[in-house]
This record gives sequence, structure tokens and C-alpha cells, in this order.
Amino acid sequence: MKTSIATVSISGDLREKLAAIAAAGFDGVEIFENDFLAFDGSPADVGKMVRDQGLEITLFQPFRDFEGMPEPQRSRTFDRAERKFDLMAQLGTDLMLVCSNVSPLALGGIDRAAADFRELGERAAKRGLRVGFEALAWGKHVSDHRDAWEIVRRADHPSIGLILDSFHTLARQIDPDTIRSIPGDKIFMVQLADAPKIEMDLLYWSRHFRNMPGEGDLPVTAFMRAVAATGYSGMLSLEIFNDQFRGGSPKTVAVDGHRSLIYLMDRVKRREPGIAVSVPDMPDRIAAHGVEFVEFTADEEGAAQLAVLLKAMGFREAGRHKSKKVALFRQGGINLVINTEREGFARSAYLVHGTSAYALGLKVDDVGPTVARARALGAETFEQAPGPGELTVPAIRGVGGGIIYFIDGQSNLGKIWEIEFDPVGVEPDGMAVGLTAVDHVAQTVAYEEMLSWVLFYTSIFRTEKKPMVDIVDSAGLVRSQAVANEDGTLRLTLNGAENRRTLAGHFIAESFGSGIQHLAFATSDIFATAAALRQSGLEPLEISRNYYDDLEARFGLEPHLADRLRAENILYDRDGAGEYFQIYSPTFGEGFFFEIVERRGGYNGYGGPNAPFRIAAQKRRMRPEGMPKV
Ligand SMILES: O=C(O)c1ccc(O)c(O)c1
Ligand SMILES: [Mg+2]
Repeated sequence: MKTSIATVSISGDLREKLAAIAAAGFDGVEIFENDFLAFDGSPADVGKMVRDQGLEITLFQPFRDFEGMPEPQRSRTFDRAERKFDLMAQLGTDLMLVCSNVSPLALGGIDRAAADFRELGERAAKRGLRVGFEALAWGKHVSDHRDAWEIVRRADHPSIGLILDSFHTLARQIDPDTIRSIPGDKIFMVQLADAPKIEMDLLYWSRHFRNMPGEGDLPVTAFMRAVAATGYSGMLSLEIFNDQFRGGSPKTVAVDGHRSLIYLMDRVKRREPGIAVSVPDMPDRIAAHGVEFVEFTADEEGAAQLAVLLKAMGFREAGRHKSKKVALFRQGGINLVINTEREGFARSAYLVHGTSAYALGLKVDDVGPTVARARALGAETFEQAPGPGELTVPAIRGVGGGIIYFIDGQSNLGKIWEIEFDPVGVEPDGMAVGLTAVDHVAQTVAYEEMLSWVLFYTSIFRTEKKPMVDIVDSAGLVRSQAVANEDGTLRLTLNGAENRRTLAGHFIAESFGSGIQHLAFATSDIFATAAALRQSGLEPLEISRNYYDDLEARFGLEPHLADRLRAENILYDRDGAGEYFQIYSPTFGEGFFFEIVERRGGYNGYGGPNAPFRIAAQKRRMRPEGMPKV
């Protein structure tokens, strides 16, 4: 598999773009003409710069408004093409992309267009160059790859071929299987892009909202399967016009892009077993069975405060680490670890982020293939020398730098709590409040990072992304997207904050980067849990009385149920499948909090409609200078 990316996909000046592209592992770049025009250096300089990075120029593009012009424009387009051929020779690339004509002057007529391409092919062949024709979804006469292919077929010239671009085909909902009948050797280049499904003018959608394969909603895998079936084995090139990426980090966008292509081709290979697809062998997406533990880093004071809150929520200190300053709190199947070591990664995380949940331990069947797949997809492994008697828990770095550990039942890892921890005391009677498991982990991330997180989780783990939900905070919008596995044992929510004044934005700003902002625990009886919490002295987040009046009216709740919800500050939601009950803890530190939920029936959401009221209640508890109360 050879990979390439258009320079237009990445932010920065040409030099920065090329460095990021090379570092991410691409083989080549498409030089987008504007990037060249904006660069203050000769074509030969650009060619050298590319090759010095170990890259090749896979394509020069775009050449516009070529086919089917009347005279005198027709002659001029050929002159213009000759000039660009000169430039290509200096750059050191042999392939040019011609996109379908959008000029009002274009005459149409498939044989006229074919004749123009035949002549262009003759001119290109004299210089050892090739030309590929791409149908823009908004082309005046040619807007469908099938028509572009017919023109290429009739041009019948070895230097003229087809360029496919998944966006143009899929945005127009053209069946990608129509590609299967095109000869692979006449496809000169394949450009790949995904996009979120939004109703919008095609050109605007294409130029501003494309994203990496797997980040959007288009059937890019079906498209690529069809391409693979033609026998095409050339470059796979990302061409992503995206406003956010233009302003984003060149490194992140390049890394995501490379990951997206590996993930795409891995999927294609599994679904088209009869076709040779050159992507490295790797284990299939990993089934994760939930959260085995969450690890906090803290100083002594933070740890003591956290322990008070945890105990009020029914957790008991169940163990102390044999050689480190690490405490284990447990309830039901939930393990929470508080690390107050003065050295190592936990300490660095504390120094950067303060008291925070910086690591997650996921349950998997086998850690070996899990790490192998993560690595194949470009994730960084995390290693810290184990102390005496400690296990080496395999781990990777998440997008924001947090740690994801893996625990399986194949090895001693499944006995980590017994091996590494000494038990503390005995379980006090009646302390637990009925929490059974981690229902979901909510990560607050910068809005621009959301796509990276989604791609990271869905490419490594057998999870799917859910539709984006907009959450209105009184100070701005927070976008929320869940990634979950099929049986709901692993649920991660990503909350993207666009500004610092939202609760999520405050958290990011004050804790210096994305991180886990809340943990939701499951109970099977929310009312029993609420009663037990009252006993143990936890004061849940107080919800506005107006909320309950509306709830009663909106859902037609039995007055008795509404009264119980009101009395216990329980939030309620319902969808087609079931019901959802939520209780929130007070906030801690820079806006960290816990949530307790009960899912009844097949409720599969996260109480999105309640979020504005929960956020308002949390903000009411903030001190005037904007710091949440502990
Ligand atoms: O938006 C455009 O004009 C444009 C140009 C070149 C391409 O390859 C493309 O897919 C779109
Ligand atoms: Mg294109």
C-alpha cells in the first residue's frame, strides 16, 4: 500500500506540511497548485524539498476548465496545459489531475471531450507525462465518475486515465459498485475523503467539511472495496478540504490521515478476501469489555478530598499498593486507583493537570493482539519500568496524552489487585450504595480534537460512533459524541468544548488539556442508591425545581414518580427503548464530577436533553472567580 496526501489537507506553510507528512509515514504528496503558488521558491526547490523529506510528488493538481471549450478558449487551454507540463517537469512529477469543467462556456458532448483528452494525451506523451480526469460532483456536464470513465475510454490514449475521488462519487450517492467494471490499469489515482452527512450545496460541503476516511458518514469502505476489485494497486491519496484541519496541528492531521488509510485498507482486506490488498497483517478490531479501572493522580491533599467523596459514594478503601503510594477504592465491579507517587508518569500528569483521572484500564481478551493492533495503527505504546513485584501492564498513549492500560484474563494481569495490593481492613457493613460498574467515561476534549479521538477509538476497538449531540451550556455550545461497543459494556463520551467559558471549556483550560471530566457509575436501583447516598452524607447536585415541573408535563409522568425524582434530585430521560435516571455528585477540583445512572429497558443514550440543566446547576455552585466548589 502506497500512501499520499494532498498538501491542501494540512495546515502550515509548505515546509511544515511536508515535514508533518513525512513524519506520519506517507510515501508521497499531491502538490495542490495554490500551495506551490504561495511558496517563494522555484519548482525545482519544491521538488527537492519534497524528495529531501523522502517523499515523492504523486500528482500535480488541479488543472481546471479544460474539456469541451469552444475556440478561442480551447486553444488557450492547451497553451495553459503546456505551461503546467513545463512546471511538472521542474517539480519532478509525471501525473496531472484535470477536474471536470465548471465553466459556463463548456459545450458538453462526450466525443468532443474525448477528442480534447486524446490531443492532451498526445502532448503529455511527448514529455513522458500522464493526465488523469476527475469528475467534480458539481461539474457542468461531467459530474459522475461513469461519464468521466466513458470520456477516458473514448479518448483511448495510454497517457489518459481516470482519477476517482470518493467524495465526488459518494456525495452524489452514486453506487460505488459501478467502479467494479472499470479496468484498474486505467485508474491513474484514487483520492479518498469522507464527510459528515449534512444537507448542503455540494461544492461548499466538499471544500469545507471533508474529513478522513472513517471520521465521517460516507461509505468510503464500500467505495474502496470496489476500487480494490478493479485490481488498482496504485497510490491511495487523501484529499481533505477541511477548515478545521487548515487551522489545526499539521502533525495531528497527518497522523490521523495515515491511521485512517491503514484502518480503511484493513477493513477492505477483511471484506474482500479474494483480493490482494497490501496492508500489513494485524489483529482485527479489539473487543473491549469495559473499564477495569480508572487511575487518578493526586497530591496528598487532593487524594484525601477525593477519598472523602468516594467514601460518601459508597466506595471503600480496599487495598494499598505493596511498594508505591497508591490506594485502591472498590465497589461492585469498579476499581478506582489514587496514585500519589512523587515520581513517574503519574507525578508528571499531576504536575501538568492537577488532581485528575489520567489513566484508564480496559478489559480485553488478550493484551498481545490489542497492543499489536494499536501499534499497527500508529498508536504510541507507553512503558514505565515496573517496581519490585509489580506487573508490567501493557499500555498505549491516548490522543490527548492520557494512558490506556489493558488488562486480560490470560495472564497474571487478571490478578493485579491481589498481586500488587495488600488488602486494607474488612468491608464495613452497609457502606456500598449499589454501584456495579463504570457505565461510561466522559472525556472533555478540544472541539478540534474530536475527530482524532473518534478515529483512534473506532479504528483500534470494536466500537461505533454515535450521532453528535449539541449540548447548550449558557456560555456556549459543547458537542458530545459517544463511542460505544455493541453490548454497551464500553461507553466513552467525547465532549468537545469550543470556548473556555463553558463548564467543559473551563475544565480544559484549567487542567491544561483534554482529560476525563466525569465518570458515570451504573446502579440497578437508582432510588435505593439515592437513599443510601443520603445515609452516607452525599449531597447530590441540586437540580432546578422548574426542571421537574417540565419533566412531569413532557413525559406525562405519574405524579408519584415525579415527586420521587424531585426529592432525590434525579434527572430523567426516556427514548424509544427505555428510561434513564441520573444523579450527579458535587464537582471536584476544576470541574471533575461523578454521575450515577440507571438504564432501564434498552435506553442507549446519555441523557443529552438533561445536560443543559445539569450544567446550569453545576455552574450555580461555582465560586465567583469561576472555580467550582469542592
Ligand atoms: O474543489 C475543487 O475545485 C477540487 C479540485 C480538485 C479536486 O481533486 C477536487 O476533488 C476538488
Ligand atoms: Mg479530488
